[in-house]
Amino acid sequence: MKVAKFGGSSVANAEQLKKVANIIRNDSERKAIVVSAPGKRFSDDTKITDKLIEIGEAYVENKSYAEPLQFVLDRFQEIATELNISNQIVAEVREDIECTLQSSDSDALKLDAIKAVGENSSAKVLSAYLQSIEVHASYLNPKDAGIFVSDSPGGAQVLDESYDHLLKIREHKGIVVIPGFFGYSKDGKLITFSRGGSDITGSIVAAGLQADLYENFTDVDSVFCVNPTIVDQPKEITSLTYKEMRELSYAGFGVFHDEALIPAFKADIPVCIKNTNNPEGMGTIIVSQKEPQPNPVVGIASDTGFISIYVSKYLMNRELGFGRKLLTILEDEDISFEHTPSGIDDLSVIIRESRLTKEKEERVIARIKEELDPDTIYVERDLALIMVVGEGMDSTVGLADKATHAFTRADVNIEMMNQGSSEVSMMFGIKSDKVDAAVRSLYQAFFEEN
Ligand SMILES: Nc1ncnc2c1ncn2[C@@H]1O[C@H](COP(=O)(O)OP(=O)(O)O)[C@@H](O)[C@H]1O
Ligand SMILES: N[C@@H](CC(=O)OP(=O)(O)O)C(=O)O
Repeated sequence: MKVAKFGGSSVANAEQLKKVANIIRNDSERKAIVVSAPGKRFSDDTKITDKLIEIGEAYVENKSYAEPLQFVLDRFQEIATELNISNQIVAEVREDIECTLQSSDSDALKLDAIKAVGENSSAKVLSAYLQSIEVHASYLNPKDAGIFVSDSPGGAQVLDESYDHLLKIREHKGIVVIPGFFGYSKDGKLITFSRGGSDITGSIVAAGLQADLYENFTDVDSVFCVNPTIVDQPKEITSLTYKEMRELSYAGFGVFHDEALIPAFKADIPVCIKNTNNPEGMGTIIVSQKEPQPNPVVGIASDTGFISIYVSKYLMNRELGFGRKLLTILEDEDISFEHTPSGIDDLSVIIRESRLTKEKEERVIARIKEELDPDTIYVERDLALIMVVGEGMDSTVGLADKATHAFTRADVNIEMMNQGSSEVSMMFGIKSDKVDAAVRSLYQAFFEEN
């Protein structure tokens, strides 16, 4: 039994949805289908989810949301017409949106419910289309599927009891089509996962059904060893371990949500990334263990938008509790951190810029000054992190040397370096404007000069 998730690019229009239906029809093992909201049809198109967010935000700010609403309705109308299914769906989308906006829920809950309209409608469209071509399929709402999550809008975490509920889907007749990206809190409120979260739903459903395989269909033939928008036609990765993929997706491989690996990993279900436009291709398989590879490095991921809070104080190493106190100040402000490279008398905390508002930054800096009395404190902006990842790295000599040569060749200054304790990764912090040049040079060093 397989669970297949189709991302936004796979359900972006009628043509793509027909490919999806063919894939479903071609393998009777595909029991549960998870779908995203219609995504981009071309590079500067807009995702339905982004338009839904515009609607929600305009409503909250008392502005007109007529334009984004019309955009969403037109997209579903076009899809319904081209698939030759009832355009009842368009009326339902409008009603879903209007009912949500008029509800007495908080703005955060309203925004989550609006965001979810894309996935919900997409699942209804696909199941109606499958039925129209005589495939035995039905739409299943996450509440009826039993996907229960924490009460944290925009950042849901699945509750363990969901897995027992989901197991019952095995007894459903025919194929079930479940919208991705959201679940329900115990008091019945719709809560979404973080952006890109349909991958998470797919993994949860696969774990719940105790599937043999979780297939994640997207618009590329495989996971590449670097982001294909930075390096043209990079090498494909045929197999990866969960650990490697988690590090790579966390560090910027947008092809698969980093939180989506955990449910599949815990249930030991292999994950296969495949292309809706080329379903016969091998794709990339993610498993718990793989054969040792000649190249110890499997991929290089990068992401921008980080800042570093640098703190130094003479004899910091002797001051018991310095690090704890610093991190407590961040915790009090509800700021999570990514890394903490340290020296004898200094410590940096790397944070995603999006987590630190101007007001929070001022409070944090003032408290560090007052409570920790540092010699120096400053905030460095526009940082990018690059992660070089591979299970074989712990037993290979000279990798850091190779990496630093690559940075030198690209004329990129390394602001910080950190070898993950697991030795599955090496992290480098550099200025954001140099990130593409650095990644290209690292790609050359690790994948072209071997
Ligand atoms: N290392 C990588 N390998 C493959 N694709 C990547 C990688 N890094 C970033 N991507 C991007 O991820 C995209 C697919 O993810 P996404 O847009 O979320 O797809 P979907 O619409 O199927 O959810 C690809 O089109 C590609 O540009
Ligand atoms: N539609 C949601 C969830 C999702 O997973 O989308 P996609 O499969 O297009 O990444 C988003 O845009 O965040």
